Amino acid sequence: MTAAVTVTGQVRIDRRALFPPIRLQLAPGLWTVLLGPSGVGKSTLLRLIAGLPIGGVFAGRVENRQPIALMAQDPGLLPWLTVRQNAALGARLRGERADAARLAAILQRTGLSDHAGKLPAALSGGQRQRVALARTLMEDRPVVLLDEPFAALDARTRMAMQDLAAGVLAGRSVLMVTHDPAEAARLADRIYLLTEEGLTEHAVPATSPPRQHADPGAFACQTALLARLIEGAPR
Ligand SMILES: Nc1ncnc2c1ncn2[C@@H]1O[C@H](COP(=O)(O)OP(=O)(O)OP(=O)(O)O)[C@@H](O)[C@H]1O
Repeated sequence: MTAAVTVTGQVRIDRRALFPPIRLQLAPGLWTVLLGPSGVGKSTLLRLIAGLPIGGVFAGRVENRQPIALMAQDPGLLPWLTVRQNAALGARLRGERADAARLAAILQRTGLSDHAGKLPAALSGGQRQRVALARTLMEDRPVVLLDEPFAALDARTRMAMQDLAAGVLAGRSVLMVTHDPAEAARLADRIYLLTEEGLTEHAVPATSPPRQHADPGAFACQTALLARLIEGAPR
């Protein structure tokens, strides 16, 4: 199976390597989830794949680049645009008219229909994150990069958004960065840990995502991941 995207190489910041040379492959049509300590370079990897500038020097290559949608850590909403306009920003920037039916459906599924006319300043942090997710879902791209997309959400909304994203992005090649082992265990087809020692793969549950939070395999995976993250070193 040809990978949707492959990143091979290394990033240096101020001449210091963030991590040893790695090879990260995104499985086509599946969810790849990346975890690792703060500052190790996870967002930098997403930016590399998206073709955006990074804070350091990349020695390597990104193969099979395809049209990509990126949901960055910062929701990046334009404060003078309404929720509806922010969600449809991609089309607006391309000088196109957003698909009104699709926009309405995505606002409804992200629980934003009642807030569609509000400005970002009138929203909670979690609602802003949902607008950013809606904007990402509006972009109909084969590769989707999500940088801690559900971090500011309460437990119930987080689970609903995870299920929504899994449904709407089914068949896309997704790379999601998260600090939450439970989220990784629920959503991942592949799990990788990035540390200062490099990239290692972690076993996923036998069931298909999205998994129930009480799925025994997902729970075991979550516990094992947490142990590895606390340990800080690949086994
Ligand atoms: N524009 C920049 N200029 C200089 N250094 C940068 C820049 N962007 C990131 N860095 C540095 O690169 C390193 C990796 O940052 P990155 O944001 O990729 O980490 P991360 O693993 O995503 O962290 P977190 O989990 O905290 O989001 C950090 O040491 C950070 O300070």
